[in-house]
Amino acid sequence: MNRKVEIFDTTLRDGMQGLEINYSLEDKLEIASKLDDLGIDYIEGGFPLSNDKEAEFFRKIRSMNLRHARVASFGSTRKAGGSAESDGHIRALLDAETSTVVVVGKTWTEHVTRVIGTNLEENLRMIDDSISFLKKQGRVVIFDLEHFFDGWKGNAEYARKVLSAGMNAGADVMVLCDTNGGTLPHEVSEIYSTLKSEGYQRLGGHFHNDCGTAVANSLAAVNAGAMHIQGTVNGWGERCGNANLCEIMPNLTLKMDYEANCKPNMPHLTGLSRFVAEKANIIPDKRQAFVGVAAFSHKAGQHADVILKAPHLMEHLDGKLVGNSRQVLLSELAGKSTIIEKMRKYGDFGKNDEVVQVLIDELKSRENFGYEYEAAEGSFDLLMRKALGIYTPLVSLKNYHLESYKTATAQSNTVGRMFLDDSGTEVMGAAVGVGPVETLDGALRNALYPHYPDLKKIKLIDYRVRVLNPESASAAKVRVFITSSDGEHDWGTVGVNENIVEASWEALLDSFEYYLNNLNREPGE
Ligand SMILES: CC(=O)SCCNC(=O)CCNC(=O)[C@H](O)C(C)(C)COP(=O)(O)OP(=O)(O)OC[C@H]1O[C@@H](n2cnc3c(N)ncnc32)[C@H](O)[C@@H]1OP(=O)(O)O
Ligand SMILES: CC(=O)C(=O)O
Repeated sequence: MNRKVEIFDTTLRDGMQGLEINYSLEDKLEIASKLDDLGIDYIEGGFPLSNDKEAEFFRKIRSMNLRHARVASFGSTRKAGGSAESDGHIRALLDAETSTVVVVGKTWTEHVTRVIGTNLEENLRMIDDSISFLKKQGRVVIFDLEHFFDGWKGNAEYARKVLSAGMNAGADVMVLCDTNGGTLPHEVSEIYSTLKSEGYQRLGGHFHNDCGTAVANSLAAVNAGAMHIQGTVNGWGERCGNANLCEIMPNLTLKMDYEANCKPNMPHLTGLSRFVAEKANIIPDKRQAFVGVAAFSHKAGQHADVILKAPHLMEHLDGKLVGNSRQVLLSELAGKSTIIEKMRKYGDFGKNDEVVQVLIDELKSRENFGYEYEAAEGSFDLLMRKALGIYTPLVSLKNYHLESYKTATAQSNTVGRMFLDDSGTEVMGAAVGVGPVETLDGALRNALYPHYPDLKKIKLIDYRVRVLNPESASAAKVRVFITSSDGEHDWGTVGVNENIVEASWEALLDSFEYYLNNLNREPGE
């Protein structure tokens, strides 16, 4: 069995120092609860001296009965020339009433002289006083050595003295911080190995991502002896962010075989990532390793072929282990394996089946024309039904007529009506909407609701238009994507035409047909 590593989450402290990241007090409490569920060892809840919301978090979290995680409050060493007992930072840490406190201290000599404006000896006393005092108050003390790596490069002897000051004062973990994110993995390996060989123990790591190497640095630190690693969910934090725990945790536990308390809960990792994104009001990064929707999505035909034969030959890890799922994407780069995968719901087909050839030809020719089926599987489902001879049209259009009008004082409106043939019976629908697409949708629903009341459940939740050949100016071809939902499932459909209304009509009708077909009710029943 490999060594055990402590996971320290700073989503709620350093994470909040990131661009556009703001969590309300309620968000912070809910995120803390999810981090606890995942088996995170430490949750750094904030900087209690900073503002009331931060201090209030520590009051509220006390009644939450976390099952596993220790909550930590964060602050600086005491001020130069003062005493720990009377220092505001130290007082705020005690008032937070957390069993664990994090004290950040300076390691880089220039920071000591130019930023906190004191001498090197006094900085060591500030570290010693602050940590010793907090230890005497019965706290677990985590010592963050700010700018450790730059400090080491500038004056390794002084960096060693800072480390020793923390260790001798009784700090439980000495966290080497790459505060400006400028350190590279080979330097991390070298420095931790040197420190280990000199007998320094209880080392941790805190890396920022300014060189895009925060995760690699964290793994290198653990590999070279660190027993505690810090990061944030989704890697969001100051400037380019912190080391991403959604990458560190699965790498450590599932690929490097380290032990960590979060290990059994890795199947909840994708859920945690998306939960925090929701709270941050940030669209999750689709391409994020392990937890992004693209992480186990296969587009190239040859890759889909491997997935069909033996998924482990294509994927570095089974996505289910981190709560993610596999997708095979439709596109002009697909091969027959992709089609076979999509046709599974209709039976087992092979590469020699004619219908598979028909569909791959159809897919490629339509993608060439301007359709895109990757996000429009509803429309592709109808193509499969047509190829299999099990498609019945919902209705056929006789005509639609739309008229937009605007007066000098009122906003524009569109009135419309349409005539449809529903199994030999003429049906008519009419509507007024702000624009032509809303009116088309309204008139279609007006015509169909009496016979297909289930359609009332469908809501259009997204509508996107892309101009395909902008050089043709207003005569350009457009592609319309519609995403629809019945509250339980979402599906996408596509239409392409020189006329945006016609492209929208195609995507709209596909959406309704897909829904009725997939409720297992044939149109007209
Ligand atoms: C590497 C990190 O991420 S450290 C965490 C950084 N996080 C934050 O700064 C977020 C919360 N911060 C705040 O709310 C405010 O900055 C406060 C309340 C902490 C301080 O506010 P102010 O007193 O107005 O000071 P200001 O922010 O302008 O400057 C920072 C002060 O901390 C001092 N300081 C910085 N690091 C240390 C340290 N390790 N030990 C002691 N003092 C320190 C600086 O010398 C400066 O003091 P000065 O005003 O006497 O020159
Ligand atoms: C402590 C910390 O957040 C840093 O050094 O980046």
